Amino acid sequence: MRLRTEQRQHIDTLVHLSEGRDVDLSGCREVIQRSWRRCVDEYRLDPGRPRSVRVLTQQAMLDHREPVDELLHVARAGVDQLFSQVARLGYVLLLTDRRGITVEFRGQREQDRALRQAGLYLGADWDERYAGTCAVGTSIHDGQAITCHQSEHFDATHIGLTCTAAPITDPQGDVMAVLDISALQSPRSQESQNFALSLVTLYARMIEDAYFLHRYRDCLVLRYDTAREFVHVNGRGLIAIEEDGTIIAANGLGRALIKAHLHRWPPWSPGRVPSITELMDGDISDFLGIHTASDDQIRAFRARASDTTCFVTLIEPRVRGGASRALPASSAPEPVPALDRLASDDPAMHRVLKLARRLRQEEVSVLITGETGTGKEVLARALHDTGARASGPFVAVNCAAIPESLIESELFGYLPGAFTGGQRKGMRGLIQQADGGTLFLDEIGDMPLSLQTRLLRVLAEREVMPLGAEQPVKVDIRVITATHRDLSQMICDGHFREDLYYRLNGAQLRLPALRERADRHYVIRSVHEALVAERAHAARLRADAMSALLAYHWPGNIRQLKNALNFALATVEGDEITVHDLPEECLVDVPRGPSLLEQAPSRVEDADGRALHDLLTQARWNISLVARRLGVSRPTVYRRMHRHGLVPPNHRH
Ligand SMILES: Nc1ncnc2c1ncn2[C@@H]1O[C@H](COP(=O)(O)OP(=O)(O)OP(=O)(O)O)[C@@H](O)[C@H]1O
Repeated sequence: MRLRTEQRQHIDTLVHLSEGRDVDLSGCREVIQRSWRRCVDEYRLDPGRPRSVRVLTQQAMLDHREPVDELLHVARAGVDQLFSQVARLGYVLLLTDRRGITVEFRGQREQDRALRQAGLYLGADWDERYAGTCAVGTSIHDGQAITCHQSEHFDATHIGLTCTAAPITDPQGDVMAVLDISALQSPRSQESQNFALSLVTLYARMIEDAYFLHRYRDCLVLRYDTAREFVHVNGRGLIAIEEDGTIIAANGLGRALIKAHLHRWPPWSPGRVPSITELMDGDISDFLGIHTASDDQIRAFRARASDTTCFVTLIEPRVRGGASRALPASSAPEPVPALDRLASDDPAMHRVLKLARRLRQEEVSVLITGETGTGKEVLARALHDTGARASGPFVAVNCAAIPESLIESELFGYLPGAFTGGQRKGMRGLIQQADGGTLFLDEIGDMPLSLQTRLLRVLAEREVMPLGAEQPVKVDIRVITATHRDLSQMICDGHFREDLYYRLNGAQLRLPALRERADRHYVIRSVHEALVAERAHAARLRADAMSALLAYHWPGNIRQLKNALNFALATVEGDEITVHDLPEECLVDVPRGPSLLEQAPSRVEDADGRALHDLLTQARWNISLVARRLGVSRPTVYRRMHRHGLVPPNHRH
């Protein structure tokens, strides 16, 4: 009852704030005020309409979990330790990815229902853009630890909770995950959570450092502290170096020291990082010889920038020569797991990924080409996830899947009453929804000419004009597009604007078809492993099945492979997938090339058309079956058939 009254008062305060009325916020902390304003002004959250908690499906949660799997593995001991300390005080523990999706959870079983309702659950979405001011979302936005206590939450649904979160950053200083402890009940005063804040901050740093040591386990790492007694137990500074003193990476404290150094002695070339002997007063042999210098294997050095003494110890690499670099100024490619795992040893994919690594931090528009199902969207998402806009939204739009009459309103949005049939309140278009992040336009070749002109304007002016609006709205988006069509040909035919093409094609990444890839074995294995991870029942791939999969020519590429393996996993009875468990189409050794085309009376000009034709003939022109195999809708298959001039035999008069 008390909560209801409080919720009403809370809602009133925020509604007044959103209406621009005078509200007394004197008791409200700055950091919370700023977030409330973001919720109202930027995310357009309506405080008068509390939102139910959003919990992702198991599959969607696993998709978020995958990129932080390695971190979760390293963090597990720390997570368990922290939980064992706070559980008896009524706290639960959440670990979210950098978007605020809960990917690890520890809580009391007996409170399961109440916790789920409160969003303290695996898969719960604590993104500030959706959940409003909250510890996880706000700490991601601000990049610092924060307590969000009771009515400091924006959404009235959450004002019973107290939550304290600290970001976990990677060696570049970017938020990688967030550690949070939350309780359903707590004392009134926000100060009661100060201890929770210190504890979570401490554990977040320990996890960060454990991840650093794990990631640079093959390098020389200097561990230092200003107290000699603490170096071995809790040396707070970590710097990974090469044997010549080049700095490869540093943790938060190390980066702060480098920053202070660069502030005092600015680099003469962009991105240049000082060597360890510039940072600290000593020869490289002094650092490499620390172990023999004293009984406790610690040696004192002066940090030049701060003029303080650092007590340093040296952690030897587990394996020599495998240094992985994190700071610039290095020539070896930096590991980018989200991109690296897309291929093994295929030369075409190597070229694509090498370029993708360079492009990911740039604002340049990228056009991804390749047959259907080759992973264009997967690559676009990896570019987004590993780039500077990773904390912003990734909005994917399939231009072929939206009916032509709706593309305009979906993309550009509209004001109330802009057209009959629209929502009463109007709608924020997908372009605006991508603000601060990436807009991925799949099947860009299917965009009608009239809209191409409007899109060009968005790209040139960086503003969007919703239907019915008089004033354009500024948008900050990076655009990635994809197509399996030949846009140059479409330009010649007058179906695609040349100026738009040049805007979109800042760089082009061409994904090879699965049948062309030298690393097919790796792709099959990784798709199989990913599917097995989603199921309770695992079945391994027997050699005969693998060899059939390797031999098949995959007109639907990785999507078709995924569907085939899904089928096999769903229908297999034992714990082994044999060749007999695969869908029939994978066993047909269809001849490739001109002979097949000669049989086809239809006009099939490009590789994609040929691939679709193959698939249609194998499926005996059963469109539903082809749609299922390609993972697209029937209308999409018909549209593609129409585009390639493919006509079913019984329709050829
Ligand atoms: N490297 C990969 N590992 C595992 N699964 C993948 C990989 N690449 C693509 N997939 C899967 O294959 C399917 C098709 O991928 P995606 O949608 O990215 O292809 P696309 O080229 O964009 O297709 P379309 O032509 O329909 O636009 C998806 O289910 C995706 O998860």
